[in-house]
Amino acid sequence: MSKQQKYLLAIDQGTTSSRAVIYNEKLQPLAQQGKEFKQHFPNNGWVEHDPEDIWETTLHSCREAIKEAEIEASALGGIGITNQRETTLLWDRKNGEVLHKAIVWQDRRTADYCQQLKDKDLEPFFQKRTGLLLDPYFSGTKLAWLLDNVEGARERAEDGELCFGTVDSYLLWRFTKGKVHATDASNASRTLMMNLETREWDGELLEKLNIPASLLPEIRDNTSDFGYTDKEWLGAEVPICAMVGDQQGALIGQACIEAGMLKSTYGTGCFALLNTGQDIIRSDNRLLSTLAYQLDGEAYYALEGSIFMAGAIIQWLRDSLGMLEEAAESEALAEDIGYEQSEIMVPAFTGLGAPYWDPDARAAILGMTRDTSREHLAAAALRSVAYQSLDLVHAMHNDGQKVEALRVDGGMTENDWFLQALADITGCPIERAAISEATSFGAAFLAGLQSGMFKKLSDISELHKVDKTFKPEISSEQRDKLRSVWLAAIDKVR
Ligand SMILES: Nc1ncnc2c1ncn2[C@@H]1O[C@H](COP(=O)(O)OP(=O)(O)O)[C@@H](O)[C@H]1O
Ligand SMILES: O=P(O)(O)OC[C@H](O)CO
Repeated sequence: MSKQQKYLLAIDQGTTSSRAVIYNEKLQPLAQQGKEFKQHFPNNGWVEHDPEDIWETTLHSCREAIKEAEIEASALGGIGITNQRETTLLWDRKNGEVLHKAIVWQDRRTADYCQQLKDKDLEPFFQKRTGLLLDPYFSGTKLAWLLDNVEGARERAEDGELCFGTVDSYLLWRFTKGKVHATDASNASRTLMMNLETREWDGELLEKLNIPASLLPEIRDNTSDFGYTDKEWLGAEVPICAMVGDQQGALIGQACIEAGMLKSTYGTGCFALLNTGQDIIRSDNRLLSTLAYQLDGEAYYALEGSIFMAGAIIQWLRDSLGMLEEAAESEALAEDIGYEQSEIMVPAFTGLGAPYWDPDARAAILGMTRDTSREHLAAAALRSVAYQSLDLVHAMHNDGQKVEALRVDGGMTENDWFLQALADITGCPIERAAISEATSFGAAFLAGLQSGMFKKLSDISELHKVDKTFKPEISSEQRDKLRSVWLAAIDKVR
């Protein structure tokens, strides 16, 4: 990296939008651009993205951010890519043509296939090898579905003509014009195909899922020389220095780099990751063991609780019920609704994630009366995210992990009322990060680590700042009472 190359570009390709942020050497954001794209729901429980939308919105955001920062792409010392995880793509190795829309992490189409594998008693095997469970959430069964349902795909895959990738790999392929087919260990750990201990593709897992190895990208460290963007895209060849799954990106962006530190990101879904250091902690409470980050070949792990609906519930109030113009209005609406409210929402719109893993559960609002108003529904919606977080904290406690505080980020954390409810209901102090984009902050930091702008992982601790802490204000008796009502509601939807 030359002296002139003093900026970093972080690309955050998320579920609902693609974003690009330019950072300076002190990791201060100089420019930020983003673009939403269409969600496709072609069937009950199916969610797809058009790969061209993923690419176009990403490229557009990068170009606009570079313009806004008033720099040339040649001044970029490196790019860090962070992305929605598990979302599955399949394309032609020669011409890059995609065979199908991307199957999104939220998509439930492989629920029956997962059940068939469970009926063969294979879940303990998958769990041991991958740290994951047999749920449609992960990429492996989505890829198997593509091979079985797209005409000719299996034959072409067996002939070595096709490439599989999660969004990181796909963007890398597009940016390098097909020169590099690689992924990073954090993204690979979400596929059901990577052995969590060796961090290599596992032949036995591939055999059980009937997936040809020739499809798979090379697995690398999170920081690596991933290749250069073709000049056509940004006007200069820029090195891609880091790739990381978005939740692992936020773990780094929140400086949770010591065992025992936890971050929880509230975007479309909510993902709580507890750093467990170099040990793989095996959950007895249906949490996931996953790769946190891999640097210089050394792996660090996390225990993860994944919730499928968080900010997406507020989107539902806004877009499907027309109850809000903007997500932010939910805060003023909920403001006067106390814990005596009788309404309780279980947001199992796409089944339930951790710790229930029930793809067939469906959402409900219980305890409504003639007095139930928009205000009550907004409060019940926001509190439902806090109750789901409480389930995760409990599961972590039961796995012997002490949760001292939650470092939070993501779109929903702009809502102070929600964060106070989160503190009350979980009983944990909630620390909101000063930068709302912890995900891209983490990706940019990793890119800076690879390009030499930063020296060591622990440099992130000095860069991370807390904006505000929310402390629990209700008694533990009241918390226990609220939890028992929540658990009764969960029982009703299962
Ligand atoms: N003030 C708010 N209160 C509650 N939810 C909000 C607020 N602002 C944004 N959200 C929710 O946060 C989500 C967007 O967060 P973001 O971190 O951008 O998500 P993603 O990375 O998954 O696309 C949306 O689902 C939106 O409904
Ligand atoms: O796009 P997000 O921020 O909702 O993140 C999605 C997760 O990576 C899914 O595992």
